[in-house]
Amino acid sequence: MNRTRSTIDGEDITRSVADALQYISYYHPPDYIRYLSQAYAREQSPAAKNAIGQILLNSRMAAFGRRPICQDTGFVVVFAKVGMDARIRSTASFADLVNEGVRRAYLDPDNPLRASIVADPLAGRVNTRDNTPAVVHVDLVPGSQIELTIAAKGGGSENKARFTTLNPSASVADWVVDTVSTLGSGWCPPGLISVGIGGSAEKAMLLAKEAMNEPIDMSELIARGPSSAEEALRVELYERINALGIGAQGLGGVTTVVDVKVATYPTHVASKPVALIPQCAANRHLKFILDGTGPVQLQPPDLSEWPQIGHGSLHTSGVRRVDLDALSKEETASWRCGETLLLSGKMLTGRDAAHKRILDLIDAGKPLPVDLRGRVIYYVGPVRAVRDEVVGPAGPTTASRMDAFAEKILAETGLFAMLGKAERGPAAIDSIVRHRTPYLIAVGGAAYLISKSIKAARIVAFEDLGMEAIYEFEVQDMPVIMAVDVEGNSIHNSGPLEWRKRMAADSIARSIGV
Ligand SMILES: O=C(O)C[C@H](O)C(=O)O
Repeated sequence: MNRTRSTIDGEDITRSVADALQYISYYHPPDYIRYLSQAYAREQSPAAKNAIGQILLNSRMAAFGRRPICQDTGFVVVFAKVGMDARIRSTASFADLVNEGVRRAYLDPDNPLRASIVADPLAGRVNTRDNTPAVVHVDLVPGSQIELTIAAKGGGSENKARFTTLNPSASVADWVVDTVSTLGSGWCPPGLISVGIGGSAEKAMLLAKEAMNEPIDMSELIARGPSSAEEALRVELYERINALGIGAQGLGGVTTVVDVKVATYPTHVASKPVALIPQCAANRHLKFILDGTGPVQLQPPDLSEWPQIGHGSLHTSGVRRVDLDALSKEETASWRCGETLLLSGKMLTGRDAAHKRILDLIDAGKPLPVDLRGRVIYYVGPVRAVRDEVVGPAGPTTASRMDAFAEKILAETGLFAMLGKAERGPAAIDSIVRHRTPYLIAVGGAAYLISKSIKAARIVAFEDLGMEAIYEFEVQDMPVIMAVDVEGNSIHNSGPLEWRKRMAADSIARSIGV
């Protein structure tokens, strides 16, 4: 039998990985934009509609500006299907070829991406500074080509990955819906939920991780009707998850997922492993083939598919302007859950590592390098600035990771407000009430848009922490939503509850023909 063989240069793999990572840092997949635009048109919850509008506007700005969609430029996951008749010309390992591509992409001087990978995850947690290593999965398949799927997965959505082993008779749909209802919104919906069923524990996870990169096709599937148990499950999950009312950013609304993916594999007679991995609004991935004729050639997507949502249509009514340089406890106590605020003035930043250091200093009775009294702290790790930028994309990180520090920080520092993304846990809400220090949110997935409201930025402490250093930002009209007020009212409790009830009422009305 005549077999076609090909030789693929190692440099072509590296270059293609680098180019693909740059490309997906600023171009959303057009299918996601199409589905999100439909979700925007159909959204009835004003807060959720505004959040989707910000994500769409941000996406368009990132595509035109060729700057990252999100400050979390992700960790790199590669699925490689390597043809058994392909020869790779290189002395480096396949993983090293990929890692060199990651290094080049993340250190690209024109569009540097944020390095988010830490070595020694258990103890030192030292940033590797070039976002290596990638997580690489290789399959040997018939043929002479290499098919590469490159993804840059956000940390917040990955943190919400879940796994279980169900009894064979148990309902996968019930477990998935129950689990999604407990995830909160740190995974930045609207996005996708991907489910792997079967195989072994690790296989189920891989099924879910790989399936989320498949094209979004839920409307087509619903229109033609499911033709397999997997497709029927996808439609059921899509409907039931959206009926939870979580909505964009957990604000309450009709679209939580734009698609649900399901992949299966044979498993042991005694087992039903099930993995669930959410994909956030920064849905970044690209699939291409190398056949020995050179690196991948990527063409920009047709940007006319990106809706033109003007700034003006986002914050139309009922906004409250806040001067951060003249804040008082009386004023912050008057902010009400669900209100939109436009912040102007100076704020500090700080996320996981800075909080840990602040707490260590407090515990050791040492002075803090910066006075938090009367200030607002923004949980963010920005991308490095280029050209005339003040700061790179700078969207919020998941606030619940700071919950463990909240009581002591609020009790000891005199902070006036916190700003992050997604819900706070019950203990943090107790601290908010006790210390009358409210919590605000910005839209996760609107990082480039948000960075445009930052007019000055300077590092004021912990410079060695890189993007986790404490900055002082000067902002102008930065749009935020009051998420937990000093009475303990939380938009992440009331919003989804309201929309769940409204949708249930609507479906009852529909079923009785009203
Ligand atoms: O690391 C970040 O900037 C954000 C993170 O992906 C998160 O969603 O919490």
